[in-house]
Amino acid sequence: MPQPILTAAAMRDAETAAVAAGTTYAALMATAGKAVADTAARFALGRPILVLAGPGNNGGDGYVAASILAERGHDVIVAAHGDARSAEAIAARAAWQGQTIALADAEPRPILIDALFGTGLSRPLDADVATTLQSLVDAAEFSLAVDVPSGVDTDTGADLGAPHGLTATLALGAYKPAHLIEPAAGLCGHLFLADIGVPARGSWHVIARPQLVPPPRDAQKFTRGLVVVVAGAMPGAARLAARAAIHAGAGYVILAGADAGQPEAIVHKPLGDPADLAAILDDDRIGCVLIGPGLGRDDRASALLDIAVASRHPLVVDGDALTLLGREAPHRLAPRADIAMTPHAGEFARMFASADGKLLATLSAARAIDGVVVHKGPDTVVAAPDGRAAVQIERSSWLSTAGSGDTLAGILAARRATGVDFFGAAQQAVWFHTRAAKLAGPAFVADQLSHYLPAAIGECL
Ligand SMILES: NC(=O)C1=CN([C@@H]2O[C@H](COP(=O)(O)OP(=O)(O)OC[C@H]3O[C@@H](n4cnc5c(N)ncnc54)[C@H](O)[C@@H]3O)[C@@H](O)[C@H]2O)[C@@H](O)CC1
Ligand SMILES: [K+]
Repeated sequence: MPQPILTAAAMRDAETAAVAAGTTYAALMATAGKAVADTAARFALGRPILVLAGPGNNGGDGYVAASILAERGHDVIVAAHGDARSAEAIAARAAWQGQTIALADAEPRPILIDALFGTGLSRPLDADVATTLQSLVDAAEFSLAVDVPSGVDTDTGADLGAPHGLTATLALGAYKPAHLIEPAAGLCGHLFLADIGVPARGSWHVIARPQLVPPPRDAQKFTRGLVVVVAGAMPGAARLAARAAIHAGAGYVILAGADAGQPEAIVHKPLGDPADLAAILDDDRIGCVLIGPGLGRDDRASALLDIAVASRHPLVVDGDALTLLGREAPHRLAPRADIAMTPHAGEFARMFASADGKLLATLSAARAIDGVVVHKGPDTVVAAPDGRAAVQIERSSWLSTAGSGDTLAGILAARRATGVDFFGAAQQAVWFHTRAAKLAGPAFVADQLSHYLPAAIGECL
């Protein structure tokens, strides 16, 4: 099972269910605090520890961790902020027998545990708290956030005054959107996940390594998946997409409107009049059509888009086609079923509102087009119209290079053509894309990415 992603409210519900099933909040906090202590101890190597403990249960976890670390012989001071409020946090604070100072009086120590605020943060950090926290993080040699960095919005990933430069974050019980969605994800540092004995389930999860099987014994090129990539004003982008498609497991790739060059296996079909596309698409063997990379934004491009949308095949809409659709996307795509789109942030903003953070905005876009939306970025979100979502956890910042998106669109078309539904195909595509980037090494050119796709696929068989 892929790791679930829970909102703050869903995590509270999961905890409530665990308590109803027989555990107690105090036991959960004891488990969470021990996980924090174990992680901090791994990196402390005997150096003095400062625990910042806030007023809520996040602070409670901090007090529990402080007590465990002190019992194990570590030199620990707690800097408290606000009075403990919940019964468990009050008990955890009362059980702490070491030195407690006010946050404002805290001096830097090499090991810092940030347990000021967790999923209960309800407004931006006060400026003085944010400044103190940042200076303590800056001065520490190792800093660990408990559950989430203090000062991020758990559900949207917005930065509400969190420190920059934390070494690590220990997610408790389950990942939250803030661990995966920018800018909060970038503030977490290394991400660890602690099992605190709370069964977590939901319709959102992180993108996991795909599990594939080789083509069946009786496979032939058309049953493996026939992809048609539509080229336009800048055929290089469509070439990249077609090459990605044929390296990502499609059995047959047609590039309509441009010569692919290499590899020769890609079949070139000329497109004189846009109506030629309708003739090419009149083929029941087609498993997926991709339109958009380098399509252009003129009347011819718009006519090609209309023909692709009117076709009966699964359709990936990317690049210029998204800009052509703009705010009309839900309306123009309304006649379609079986569709996916792959916008980057700019294209997304031209089509949809972006309130409520990337995850919720992408889910609402998926509902609006009744299709799968792959909202690209370092924190790629894949959303389905039925409310399922999957978020990228593996990263490669080298993917920020020209042609990278065209490659992703080609991989997606290939995976859909192999028979996987768009929600699954999109997760596979995002995983293969990042994995190929890692295999390609630093500073690759997008043209090279495709060559690493077979190896990435090989890791999933
Ligand atoms: N609920 C549970 O059973 C468990 C919760 N756990 C921990 O509990 C955390 C959530 O605890 P809470 O819901 O108590 O929330 P927090 O510990 O995040 O803190 C909420 C408290 O801070 C106050 N507050 C919110 N924003 C503030 C701001 N900007 N400035 C000043 N005060 C502010 C709130 O009024 C509230 O009193 C999790 O992140 C996790 O660390 C763990 O102990 C595991 C068990
Ligand atoms: K925290």
